[in-house]
This record gives sequence, structure tokens and C-alpha cells, in this order.
Amino acid sequence: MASNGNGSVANGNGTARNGLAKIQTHKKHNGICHDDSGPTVKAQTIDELHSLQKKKSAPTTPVTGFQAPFATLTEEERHKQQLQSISASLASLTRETGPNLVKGDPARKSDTQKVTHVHHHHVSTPTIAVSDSALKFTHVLYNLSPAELYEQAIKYEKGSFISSTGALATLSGAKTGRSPRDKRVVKDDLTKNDLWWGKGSPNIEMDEHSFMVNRERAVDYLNSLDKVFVNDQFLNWDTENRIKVRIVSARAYHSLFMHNMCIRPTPEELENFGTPDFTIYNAGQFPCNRYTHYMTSSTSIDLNLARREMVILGTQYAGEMKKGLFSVMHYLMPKRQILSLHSGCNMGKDGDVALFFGLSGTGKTTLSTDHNRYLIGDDEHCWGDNGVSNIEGGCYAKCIDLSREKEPDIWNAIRFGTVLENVVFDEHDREVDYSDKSVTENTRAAYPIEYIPNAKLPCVGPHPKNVILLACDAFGVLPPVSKLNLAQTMYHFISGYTALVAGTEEGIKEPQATFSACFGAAFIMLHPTKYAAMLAEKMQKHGATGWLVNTGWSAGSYGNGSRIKLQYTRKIIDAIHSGSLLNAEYKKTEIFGLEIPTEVEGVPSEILDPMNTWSNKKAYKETLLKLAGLFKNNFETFTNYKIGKGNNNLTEEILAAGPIF
Ligand SMILES: Nc1ncnc2c1ncn2[C@@H]1O[C@H](COP(=O)(O)OP(=O)(O)OP(=O)(O)O)[C@@H](O)[C@H]1O
Ligand SMILES: O=C([O-])CC(=O)C(=O)O
Ligand SMILES: [Ca+2]
Ligand SMILES: [Mn+2]
Repeated sequence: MASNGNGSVANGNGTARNGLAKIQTHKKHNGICHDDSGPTVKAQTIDELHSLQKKKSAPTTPVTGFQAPFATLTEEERHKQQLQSISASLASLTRETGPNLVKGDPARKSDTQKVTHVHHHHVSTPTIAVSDSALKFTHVLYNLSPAELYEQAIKYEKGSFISSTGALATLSGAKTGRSPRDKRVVKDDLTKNDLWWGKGSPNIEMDEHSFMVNRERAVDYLNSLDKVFVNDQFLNWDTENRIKVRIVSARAYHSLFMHNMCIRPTPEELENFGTPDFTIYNAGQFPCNRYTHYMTSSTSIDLNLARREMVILGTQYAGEMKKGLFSVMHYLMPKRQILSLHSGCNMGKDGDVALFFGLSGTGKTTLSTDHNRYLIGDDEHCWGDNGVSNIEGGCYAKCIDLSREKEPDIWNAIRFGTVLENVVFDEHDREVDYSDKSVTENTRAAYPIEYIPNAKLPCVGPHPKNVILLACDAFGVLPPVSKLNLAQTMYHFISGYTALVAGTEEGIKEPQATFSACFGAAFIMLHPTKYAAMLAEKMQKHGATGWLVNTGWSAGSYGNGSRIKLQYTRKIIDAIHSGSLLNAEYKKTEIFGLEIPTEVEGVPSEILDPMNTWSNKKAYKETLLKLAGLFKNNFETFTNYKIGKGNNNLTEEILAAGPIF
């Protein structure tokens, strides 16, 4: 076929042979057609073009004078120090030479060339490599940004996808929740008298040697990889009691999760980071060795307080890192007379602070995320002499049955940067189906706290006015709200009650009572009475009021009744915050002796006394007695302990504040 010289194929009369109009192109006077007439790119080769795309991050540390330890160093020296610090973290403790570290992605040649001369800190003069691992390089991906971590996850981690709203949807593997029975704590001269051991304690002992075996296993695994992720971040918004943490992990998912959940350092803070106070080695893809003493499964989460280290083997569930660090805070903070709390926390416009205690799934995140109040944090706090501070830099919300209408702020936080764990989505449009439990019921979203529009930054506040204890009572006999005196607050705090529903699919199942001291027995390190005494002292000193809120069932147990509407629970919480509930009219319930209001604005009065909502009064009474018996049995282990110092009679009052029948 002939061409007419300007590139289009046509017959002589301006109409293409198939009858379509002739394609008009710009005709330059020399008769040559150009692809376009716009400005051209300032590159001669494709590599050059790509190099234009990214500009170097701006230098972050202004030279501020001699108070900053790194200020006199060149950027290159600073990088070298950082790498040496990381190399020290990753060093095997049994070999002469540590890993050779390189900053950057091994897939990118230009990154690799940046720093190839940094060697292990032990090695100042060249030595003969004694093992193959000493010959290879480990690439360190240090404090990557969410965008970089997305790229890593999507390129290299199966099961990573971008959801329709921009979140990173991923899978945590075989474990979709924490493994408390696989937690081990090194028992040594330091911890044997300090910590809570034995019945009811979450601290299952291991010896130092077994810890080192697991540590070496994790470090060798991590060093065998082409690359590891390193996060250097902070815990605790109270800057005087801030802890520097380093997380070494093998997955971009883990790095992004911790980026969101810990406090993110500013570039300046990062450059002056120095040596971490605590290090996590997350080798979760790799199992522990069951021939190792104290190992009872392939999963082990090991805490060594003396070494300030934690090792994770055999579970990729990211919550282990979050809650592992929380355990560390439960040890370190009380030593400084600061109370660590498994609670949410928010603040009203007038500065009134509320704490929300409760076990998993009782509503800490849901109820502390309140559009009319400032969010201080959703899960882990400290209460010290200056007030409260959040330990974390992010939130970890349950997603099952999440709806835009009921929880708009959480819904809107699920966007670019958020980690979405174990959710199910449409294969084409990536719309998440929050009702789908195919992978697990424990679907989760981890997002930075700034994603909540009314987050209080920095996340600190004054002393709490209200202390709200949340229980999801699947028996349906606890009132939706009761006002507690101090002894009752302590009784319920130490009991740490909630009821879970065993099986949600196969029809009616018996609810199961869970008692977890301080609403967080899985994370506390000292005896529960130590935390209880501190809470009592602080509540008394600052005049805080205690409340018990049942976010669980009404009008019958699970199977007959139904969960109290979130809308009603929110009204109850509103009335607590505003102070109006303090002045309501109260009556006392039988057995539990709880003070219940007769009216709450926006809540049908008949549901305030659970007895009214049960059609079968006999069944109500039986269930109430059954639950009271469970409380009594559980509390027996605490009857031999004294709460607080001196000859106060709080201990007796607390014992008397339980159910009487
Ligand atoms: N009346 C209610 N009050 C509070 N939450 C409710 C209520 N009814 C249903 N829910 C649901 O219960 C769940 C409460 O979970 P939430 O994430 O707040 O738990 P959590 O206490 O923060 O636990 P975790 O410590 O595991 O993060 C949410 O999915 C919420 O939608
Ligand atoms: O730790 C987790 O996996 C989630 C959580 O907040 C809890 O269980 O209290
Ligand atoms: Ca939560
Ligand atoms: Mn929690």
C-alpha cells in the first residue's frame, strides 16, 4: 500500500478507502510529521529520564550547634554510624564478624552502590571471613516511607493488594491473632522477684540460654535474607518518658504496621536517634525449634528485659510486636511511678479526659473515636503525675462489620497508608466486604492517629475525670451503665470481665466468661494488685468517677437477646462525659449491687435495668447468679493480697464490692 508522505493511508480524495474520514496530522512546512509539538523531556536516555524522576530527599539536619551529637558529622558519616548501629543489632553473638550491611533495595543497582564500604563494627581491619554469612551483604531498608513500603509489599509479598480506598490489604499468614501461650519471659536475677509468675500470670518462664538460642535463630534467619526492614521509632508521647525502639523485620507489612503504630520520629529526631532502648527481632516467617528447651509449639515470642530485646519466631501476626512493646511498658513505667493502661482515651472541648478500659472487642477503639471529642489514643496509655499520654502513634481498629454510618471516622481512616489485615475484597474493584469472615473474624486496620480528624496532637492530656470500664456481657445480665464507687471500680478492674461468644456461625452457643486482670492480663508484668493500687491512688487523688458499661447483650443472653445498639451506648457515654449522668437518679441492683440510672437522654429507659428486658424472669435470675458465681470464683485468687500500702481498709472494701448472694 502506498503512503502519501504524511503517514496516513488514504485515497486521493481525502476519504480513507474503508469510508472513514482521512486522519489529519500536523503538516510542517518541510513535510515531516512530528509526534507532538509540545516541549520535550530533558534526557537523552531512558536511564537519564528515570534519574530525573526522583529528587534526593532534602538534607534534614540543619547544623544547629554542638548540643546535637551528630551535628558535626557529615551526612556520609551519619549514614555510616546508623549502619554500624544496625549492624550491631544484627550481629550474631557467636561469630567474629557480623553482617555486612548496605542501605537500599537490592533490586536497585544505584542504591546498592551508595554505601558498600560499611563493615561490621567489630571489624576495623580486614579479617578473613569465617563463614559464608560473613561474605554476603544484607540490604537494610531503613525507615522507609509508606509509599516505598507499599511498593515493596506489592512487588515481593504475596497477598498484598491496594484496596479501593488506597489501603494496603495484606495477610498475616497462619496466625490471625496473638498467641499468649507461646509468650516466654527470661527469668533471671533481675526478674525472678520483680515479675508476676505462676498461676494466672502471662509470664511463662524461659532461661537466658534458650533465649539466646532463639535470638541467634532469628538473627541468622534475618541475615540470610537479601534485605531486612529496620524501623527506629518512639513509644510514649510524654517526651520525658519516651522509649526508643528498633524493629528489625523481614516484611514490608511489618515495617508499615509499626510505622503506623509507633510514634514516627521527625527527620531530625531520627538522625540523632543513637542506640535504641529496646529492639525487636521479628523473624515471624521462621519457626522456633521445638527441640529448644521451653518450646511447646513452633511459635515463640520471647522477652528478655535485661537485654532489652524481644524475639518473634513462628507468627507473622503484627499485633505481637505492638503488644510485646506494651508488655515492656508495663514493666518500665510502673518503675517510674507511672501507671500503664490497656485503655482508650479521649478529651472533651473543655479538657475533660475519659479512659476506656476493656478487653479485646469491648469498644475501646470504637468509643474513644468520637467525632465530638479529641482522640488521645485508642489502646495503650500512661497515667503519670502530669496527666495521661498515649504510648502509640496509631490505632488498631477491629473491622468486622465496619460500617460508614456507625463508625465514620474509622471508615474514613482506611485509606492510603493504612494496613488492612486479613480482609476479603472483590477481586476486580478491590471493594472490601467488611462482613466477610472467610479469613478470620479478627480483621483489623492499623492507621496513624492523624488519620482521625480530631486527634489530639501531641497525644497527651490532663488527669482523667471519668474511668469507664467496658464489658461485652454476652450473658445479657449486666446493666448498660452503672456508676461505681472506688472499691467497686477496683473490684471490676481487677476482675477484668468480658464474655465472648464461642462460635458465631452454628446457632446458639453458650457465652464464655473471660476474666483478665486489669483488663489486660496478657500484657501486665507485675502482680495485678500493683497496677490496681496505683489506679486507686490516682483516681482518689484526682477525683475520677468509675463507670461500668455493658456493650454486650440485652433482653437475653447471646442467641435470645441482641447486642446493645451502638447508638445507645454512645448516648450513655455522652451523658458520662457531659456530667449529666453523675446527677441522675439511681437505684441499686440485686446481687451485683450496682447503681443504675433510671433515665439517660436518648436511651429507652426500660433497657437500663436488664431485668425489664428479659421476658423469662426466672432465666434472668439464674443467669445473673451464674455470672455472679463466676466472678466470685475468679476473685478467690486475689483474696490473699493487700492493695496499697499502710493500714487502709481498701482491700476489705474491694472484697466486699463484688456480688453478694
Ligand atoms: N454497643 C456497642 N458498643 C461498642 N462497640 C460495639 C457495640 N455494638 C457493636 N460494637 C462493635 O464491637 C466492636 C468493638 O471493638 P473495638 O475495636 O472497639 O475493640 P477494642 O476494645 O478496641 O479491642 P482491642 O483491644 O482488641 O483493639 C466494634 O466492631 C464495634 O462496631
Ligand atoms: O493485640 C491485639 O492483637 C489487638 C488488641 O488490641 C488486643 O487484643 O487487645
Ligand atoms: Ca482497639
Ligand atoms: Mn488492645
